[in-house]
Amino acid sequence: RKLHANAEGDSDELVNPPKVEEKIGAVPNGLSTDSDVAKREAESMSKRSLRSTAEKFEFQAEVSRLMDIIINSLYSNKDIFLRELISNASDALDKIRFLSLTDKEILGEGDNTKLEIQIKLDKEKKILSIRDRGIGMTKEDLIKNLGTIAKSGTSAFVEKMQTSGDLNLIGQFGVGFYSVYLVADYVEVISKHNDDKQYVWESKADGAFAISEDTWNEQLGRGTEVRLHLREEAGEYAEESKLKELVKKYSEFINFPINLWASKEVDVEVPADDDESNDEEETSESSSFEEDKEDEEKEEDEEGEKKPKTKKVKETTYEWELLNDVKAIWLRNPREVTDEEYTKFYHSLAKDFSDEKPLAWSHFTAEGDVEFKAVLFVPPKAPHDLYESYYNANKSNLKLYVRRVFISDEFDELLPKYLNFLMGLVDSDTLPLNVSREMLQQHSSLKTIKKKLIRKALDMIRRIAEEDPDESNDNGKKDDDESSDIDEKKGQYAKFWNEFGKSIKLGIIEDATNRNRLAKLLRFESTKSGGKLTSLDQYISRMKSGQKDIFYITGTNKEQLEKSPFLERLTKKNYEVIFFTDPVDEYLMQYLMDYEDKKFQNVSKEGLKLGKDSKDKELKESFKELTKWWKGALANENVDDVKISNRLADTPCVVVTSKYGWSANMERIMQSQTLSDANKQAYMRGKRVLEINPRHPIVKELRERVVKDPEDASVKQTAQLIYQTALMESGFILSDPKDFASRIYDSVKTSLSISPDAAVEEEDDVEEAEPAPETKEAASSKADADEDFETSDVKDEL
Ligand SMILES: Nc1ncnc2c1ncn2[C@@H]1O[C@H](COP(=O)(O)OP(=O)(O)OP(=O)(O)O)[C@@H](O)[C@H]1O
Repeated sequence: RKLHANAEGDSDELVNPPKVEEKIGAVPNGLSTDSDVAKREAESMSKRSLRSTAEKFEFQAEVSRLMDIIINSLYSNKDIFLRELISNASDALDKIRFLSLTDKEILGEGDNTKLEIQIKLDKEKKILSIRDRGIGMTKEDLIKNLGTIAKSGTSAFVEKMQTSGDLNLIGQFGVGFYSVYLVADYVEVISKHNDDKQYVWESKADGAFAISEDTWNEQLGRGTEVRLHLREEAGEYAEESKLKELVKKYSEFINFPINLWASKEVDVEVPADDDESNDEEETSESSSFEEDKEDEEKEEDEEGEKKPKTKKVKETTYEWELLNDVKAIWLRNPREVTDEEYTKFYHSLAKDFSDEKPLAWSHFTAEGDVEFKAVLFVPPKAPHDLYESYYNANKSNLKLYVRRVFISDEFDELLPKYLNFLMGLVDSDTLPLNVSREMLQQHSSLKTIKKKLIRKALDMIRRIAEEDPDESNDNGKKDDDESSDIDEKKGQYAKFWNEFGKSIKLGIIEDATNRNRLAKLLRFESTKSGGKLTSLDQYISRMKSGQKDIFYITGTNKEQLEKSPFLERLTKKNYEVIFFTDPVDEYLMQYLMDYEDKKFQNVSKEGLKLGKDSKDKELKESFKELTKWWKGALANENVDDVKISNRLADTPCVVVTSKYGWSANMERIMQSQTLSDANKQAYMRGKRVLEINPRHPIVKELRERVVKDPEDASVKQTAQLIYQTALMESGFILSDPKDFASRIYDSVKTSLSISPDAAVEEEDDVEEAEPAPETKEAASSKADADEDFETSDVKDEL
């Protein structure tokens, strides 16, 4: 938001600037903006006041909070600012290089064509500058990118900071620039974009920033220079050695040369006057005989001609020193790249500078019609926003290069959404270089690349499991010398699963071609997993002989499911049942119909087969009267049938749903969705079947009573109560809890031998519920006064 505008040529792209009082700038207003004045001002900037002639803006509130946190942070690792700036510079260079593929002119000529990063120090003034010849920013870009438009990551990062205090993650939230305020209290960003003039952005992180047309600095040609006026306590960053160390540490995978304007002590020969040269000779005599001898030889060589005497003095000269060797790790032979190099490469790609290693990587070359090299990583942790707007966001983490030129990291076509958690890059020689991004997006090779990437990614994930000793059945039976490697791999798949399991499930839902491969990666707990994760293959290996189906149950948590009546007989008969407790599992199981020729059976739904019971027919016959009667009694309850159950042991009844309708758990999930459609709910709600346990005394007694007198009201009442209890125990939400409660109380009355008609005792001093006619007005005016409470409806009721 623009605060104040008084610069010449004030542009009108910012609509309705509110005229607010000047907030910043110690220098009085009204100075002209000619270059002399600007220059003078620039010189007096050591006073650290923003240029008075600039346009002033307020930071967006979240950005301001973020800056406050950074500037007051006690975080000790302040080094991170440099890697963030270099990373921004590199991004800007990537952008201009990409544009230059289709428009050569864009790079300009001379030095402008050099795609590099330069770092310069002014030790005296404690100014550190990082300059790039990247795309640069227009005035509007500066306003938007550096302060007025908060990115989605801003508030997420502020929140994260409040809990963890770990600033290291700043780059991952897309707000890395602001880390400059860890080391500087005043920052200038000078930028020149091809489409605009050169501008200076400046701020002291006090809630506001200023922008002026740059008429006093050296013209950049194109690109951006970030000038940090270092804080007193950040003096170490005014040391070349420190900067060299940091660039080596953090920026070794930057694909552009990083040059430091480095000082060098050199010996120079200068004419010496006689006295001094004598001194010199004396010292050299005493210090180095060899050197002296050489000098003599030299003089002899030159045929006795006496040269004017000179002396050597140390002088400081400056020259650009290249700090990185631009190496593309993916072009190297995988056998020659060390684990440590892959880890570092991952950290730089992911902007994740924690100590954690990636969970896995895959580096390969694809040959044939479409050639490409790729490196894929499974990060150790899911990013904070992985499943936020999953279906709308364009969030691929794969960088696409064509013949080593960075093209884009927003290429949706390379990986399906469910694999968006992978990091890495693809460099293809087959794709054309000089076409627009849109053309590239339609290139037929992309399909082949995608297919191969998915295969490789799934293989890589499978390997995490294969190498994890916790995953195999013969835990820890390996040689001693392998043990350290094994320790490292231990528990890795569970870690993967906790972070990215949902992605695998989404994959099963979305990717029919790879469904089986993905199903192999599925993990869950079950009645036999002993609190650990288990797989479908392991489940199958434990199946009972003759068992045809894979049994599962869905619900909110394992503890509840373990007690479910649906498991009673299955557990007794030693069948294993999978627990699915994530809401996404309900959707998952609509797509995962079978695995290795085994069908999935939800044990709370119709169709459960556990082998024939010889008494089945007999039981059915002997309970016929009861089931028929009960079906009739439940006619208004959306109950399709009443049947003899084959899944119960200790519970009298359960309510199961039809095979293709929603389970009770799904009904609950749908009801909790605010925007769910009530019509669809009614349509999708599974038909219910009440299943009764013919061996249970309650059911047996009920049969007796029904046979005796099908019209007995108390029997009807009891049957209804049993049904409602069964509904609840089967995971349904009761539509009329009040009705259920009053039935329970009636039954309690009976068991306490209280008369069904016993009334509740009246209170002695109950106030009149309805005010007497004459006090009605007074009552309503009292309600008027009660601000928190009043609504017209309530008033009406009063
Ligand atoms: N050197 C630069 N050249 C051109 N644009 C830049 C430069 N530095 C920053 N920007 C612009 O400012 C924006 C904000 O930078 P910031 O570092 O806060 O976030 P980011 O670069 O998007 O994410 P990250 O922190 O992960 O690098 C960038 O997206 C970019 O548009």
